[in-house]
Amino acid sequence: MTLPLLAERRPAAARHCDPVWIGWYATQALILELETWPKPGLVSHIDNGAHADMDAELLRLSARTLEPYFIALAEAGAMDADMDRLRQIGVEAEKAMRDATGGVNTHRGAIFGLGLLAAAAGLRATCDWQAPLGALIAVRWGQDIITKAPEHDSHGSVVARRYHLGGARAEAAAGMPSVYDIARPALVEGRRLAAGDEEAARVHACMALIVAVGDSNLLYRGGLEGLNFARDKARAFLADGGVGRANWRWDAKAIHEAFVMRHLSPGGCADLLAMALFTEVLEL
Ligand SMILES: CC(C)(COP(=O)(O)OP(=O)(O)OC[C@H]1O[C@@H](n2cnc3c(N)ncnc32)[C@H](O)[C@@H]1O)[C@@H](O)C(=O)NCCC(=O)NCCS
Ligand SMILES: Nc1ncnc2c1ncn2[C@@H]1O[C@H](COP(=O)(O)OP(=O)(O)OP(=O)(O)O)[C@@H](O)[C@H]1O
Repeated sequence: MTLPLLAERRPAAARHCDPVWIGWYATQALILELETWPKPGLVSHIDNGAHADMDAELLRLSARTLEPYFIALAEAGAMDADMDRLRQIGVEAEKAMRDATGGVNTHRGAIFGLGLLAAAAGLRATCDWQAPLGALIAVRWGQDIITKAPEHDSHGSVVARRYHLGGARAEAAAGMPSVYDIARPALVEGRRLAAGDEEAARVHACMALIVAVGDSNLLYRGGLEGLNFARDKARAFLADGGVGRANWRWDAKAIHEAFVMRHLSPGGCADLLAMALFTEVLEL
């Protein structure tokens, strides 16, 4: 299933206001991200990348488990819920994910980012909001995302303190700039370069995100050296023509293998790719 086909089958803008459809499409965006290869270090339908504890089957199970929570977040958004309520649903979704996967962190970052976008899509249906969903997140919940963040010692908060990075929260509070300024233009560029090949466009966008994002997963696993290695590889891929070259898939595969060798995985970039795919359709 490809994105343009889905967009063509969408009969009316009314769907974009329906929490059930919003939640369903959030899960579809996760599946599309999964079915993209080669994404450096990440899990796909082809292999497990740099992850010993996950595979495509587990990520599909996780994505399906999350669908009712994305629906609940869209419904909460439609009722103009505050950040405390969204966080409560998000925490329940994280618990359901861990119960379904035997404790594996398959989609924690994705629950947060896609969950906020689903809530914004629900809210947009009740007000006359014409601007991007990311901007609605920033306006409605941005301040509380930063000021009411719970204290904890997650991998993300450890590296955020060490490297002075904002991670997923700063990205969301700023209106998801990596989705709108990096991934969306790169998807368009990838389609142009690869003559409409959707998977190639997703790989192109993933590489562009790796260059631009301070991904806390890369930092946690590889430190600054790992982050810089990842950025240099992705930057070189794009500078060489990205998915516009006939042999792009071999080069992307070599980069994927280099990440796996170093145990590097840009999980935040995978989340942002799924968010970009979600907003492309929801903002049509
Ligand atoms: C904010 C979250 C992601 C906690 O995160 P943490 O402190 O670990 O932060 P961090 O940003 O580093 O990483 C978490 C995950 O986000 C992704 N990520 C990493 N870096 C980035 C980045 N620069 N930009 C976006 N996403 C990123 C990765 O998948 C990573 O595993 C979230 O789990 C949380 O607070 N959950 C509580 C529920 C909630 O508030 N939900 C909101 C409504 S759904
Ligand atoms: N296709 C994918 N492959 C791997 N990670 C993904 C993928 N899609 C999204 N992610 C994100 O990556 C994060 C998982 O990364 P990772 O396993 O490195 O985190 P961790 O559990 O904190 O660390 P570790 O596995 O090193 O203990 C999830 O929060 C998830 O949202």
